Amino acid sequence: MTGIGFDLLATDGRARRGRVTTAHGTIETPAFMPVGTAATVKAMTTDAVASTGAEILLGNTYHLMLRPTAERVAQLGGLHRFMNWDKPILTDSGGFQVMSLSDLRTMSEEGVTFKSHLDGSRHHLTPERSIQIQHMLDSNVTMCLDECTPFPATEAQAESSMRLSMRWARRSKDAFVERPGYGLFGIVQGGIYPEQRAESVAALTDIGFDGYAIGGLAVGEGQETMFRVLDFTEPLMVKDRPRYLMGVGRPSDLIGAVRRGVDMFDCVMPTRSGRTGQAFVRRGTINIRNARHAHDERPLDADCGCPTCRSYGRGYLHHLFKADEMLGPMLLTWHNLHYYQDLMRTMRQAIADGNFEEVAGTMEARLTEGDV
Ligand SMILES: Nc1cc(CSc2ncc[nH]2)c2nc(N)[nH]c(=O)c2c1
Repeated sequence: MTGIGFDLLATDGRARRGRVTTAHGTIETPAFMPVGTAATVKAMTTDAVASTGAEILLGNTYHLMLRPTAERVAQLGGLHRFMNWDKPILTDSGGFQVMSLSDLRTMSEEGVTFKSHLDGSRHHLTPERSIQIQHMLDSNVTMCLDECTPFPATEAQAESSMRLSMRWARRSKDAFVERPGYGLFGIVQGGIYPEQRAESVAALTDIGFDGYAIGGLAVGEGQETMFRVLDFTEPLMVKDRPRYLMGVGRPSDLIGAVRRGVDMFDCVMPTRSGRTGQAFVRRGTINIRNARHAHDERPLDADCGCPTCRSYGRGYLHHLFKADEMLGPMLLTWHNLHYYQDLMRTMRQAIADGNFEEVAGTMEARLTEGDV
C-alpha cells in the first residue's frame, strides 16, 4: 500500500460509508476526530479517548513546533510514542493556528513569519518546513500548508488567497516524503464562490493527493452558507478519496455534512465546551452549571452508555463545576466525545443499511426538542 488507502463501502444518496487504511490502523468513516492540540486530548487519557470509539486524533504543527518542538518529539520516538496513542494521527499544517493564535505575523509567497504566543520568539513556517515538522512528528495524515481565507472575503480576495494556497499545495507535495501507510491531504479553498472552489478542486486533483480537505469553512459563515458551499463543491471532488471538512462541528453540522458526502471531521466543540460545562445530548445541549440541575439525579442523557451517564447524576456534575473540581471537565469531556462517536456510529450503520435519511431526520428532529 503506498500512501493512505480508502475503500468506499456503501453510499446512500450522497452520504458515504468508507474505510481509511494507514500504517497505524484503519478508520471507519464517516469519522469524528478528537482534537489533541498539544499532544493531549485535554482532560482525557489516550485510553479514555480510545474507549469512546475514536480511531484517529488530531495534533497541531503550530503548537508542537513551539513546545516542545518537533525535534524533541522526534527524539522521544514520534508523536504516537510520545503521547501513548498507537492509532492513526492527523496533524494540521499550522497556517490556520498562526492566523488565529499568534500576533505580529507577516504572510509572503515564501511562507508565514510569526511570533510565538507563548514567549514572543520569532518563527518562520513555509510549506517545506510544515511538511518536515509533520514528518518528524510521524503523522499518518499530513496537511498541506494553506491560508484559511478569512470570512467575509470578496471574490477577488478569495481568489488570490486560494491561488496562494494552491502554489503552497504544490510545494507541500514536492516536499512530502512518500511512505506506505502515510499520506498527504490537499485543502480546498475558495471562500463562498463556486468558480473559486471549482478552480481549487481542479488544481488539487491535478496535483494528486491521498485525500482532500475542505477548508475555509466553519469560519463564521453560518450553517446554511456552509451547506450551500458543500452542495456545489462536493460533487466536483473525486469519489475514491476521503473528504475531510475541517473544524466541523456541532451535531447538526455533522449530520448535514455527512448527508452531503463528507467522510472525516474534527472540532474542538465536544472537548472545549465540555470543559466549560456544556454537554451535548440527543435532545440538544445542557449547561450543567445551570441551577435547575442542582437537585437532578438523572444522568445527562438516559440513552447514553458512557462512563459518566452510567455512574453520575446531573446534581453531582453540577456540584463538581460549581466547586471547580477537575473531575467535572473530565466527565463532561468523556461524555461529549462518547456521544459524538455514538452519532458517527449511528450514521455509519444507517448508510450501510440504506436508511440514512430516515435516521438522520429523526436525529435532527430530536436535537430541536430542547428542555433537556
Ligand atoms: N475551520 C477551519 C479549521 C481549521 C483547523 S482544523 C484543526 N486543526 C487542529 C485542530 N483542528 C483549518 N485548518 C486549515 N489548515 N485550513 C483551514 O481552512 C481550516 C478551517
